[in-house]
Amino acid sequence: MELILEVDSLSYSYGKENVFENVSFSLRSGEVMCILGPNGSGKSTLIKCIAGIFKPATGSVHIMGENTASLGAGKIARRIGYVPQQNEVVFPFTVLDFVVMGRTPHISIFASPGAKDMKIARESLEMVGIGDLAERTLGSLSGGQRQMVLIARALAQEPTLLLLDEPTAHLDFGNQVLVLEAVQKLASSGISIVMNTHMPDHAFLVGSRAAALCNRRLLAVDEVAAVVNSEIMSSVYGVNVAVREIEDIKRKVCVAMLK
Ligand SMILES: Nc1ncnc2c1ncn2[C@@H]1O[C@H](COP(=O)(O)OP(=O)(O)OP(=O)(O)O)[C@@H](O)[C@H]1O
Repeated sequence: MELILEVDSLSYSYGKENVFENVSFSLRSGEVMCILGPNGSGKSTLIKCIAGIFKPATGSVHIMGENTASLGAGKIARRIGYVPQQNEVVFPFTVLDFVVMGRTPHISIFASPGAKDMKIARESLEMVGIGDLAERTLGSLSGGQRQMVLIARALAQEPTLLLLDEPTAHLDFGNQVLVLEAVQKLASSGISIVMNTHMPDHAFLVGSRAAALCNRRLLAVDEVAAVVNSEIMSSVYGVNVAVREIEDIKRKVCVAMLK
């Protein structure tokens, strides 16, 4: 599998203190890296550094062998799709018009989206299972549908790497599962994915690997089972966590042990 992303010795600071330092990991095509960590540990900041939105204080991010620091915004946008945490600001666009905006990095500055761009936008909606919403307005959608639209817009960029910042936040159980199924499907189509999540179980469900960001550093980056275990999860979240295997489906789950 081709090496897609190399994050090397990254640190970032908003002021005097580093939010995180010495963060390193790599990702191959079709792999999903789940980034775990408590509130405020720097997961969103890390994703923004990878997306080229923030300039790290030290270290480098290479995408397909090229340093993002020397790639222009357009080239980064043709390789990396970024889905920020969902906010409630909704523009009066149709879903299709909004998703076709993801084609911007592929369209010359004086041109309008062409037939090919519209086709890719529609295919992106189909990929996340919401082709039937194309003509709806964004304001008429549920939170789960809106999250899928945001992912579809990033897919319209035809990215090699997709960055998802807590894509299941605020979604009900069923919509969380739909998002995870979309993540799984996109990864099996060859897209590499870095996904921030508050749910360690997501790593068991869709992760190729996991990383735990805590106390300004990556505590662990490894296969999921080596990161999502009782010792590391209890230490990261400061509560008692057990990991159990469900025999009949051969899958591990995280269980909070209340005092
Ligand atoms: N624009 C900003 N200016 C100053 N400090 C910031 C800014 N954005 C975030 N921070 C601080 O940086 C730290 C990391 O924030 P970040 O949002 O990256 O964490 P997170 O792990 O994504 O949090 P959460 O899980 O709550 O979304 C926090 O202490 C936060 O208060």
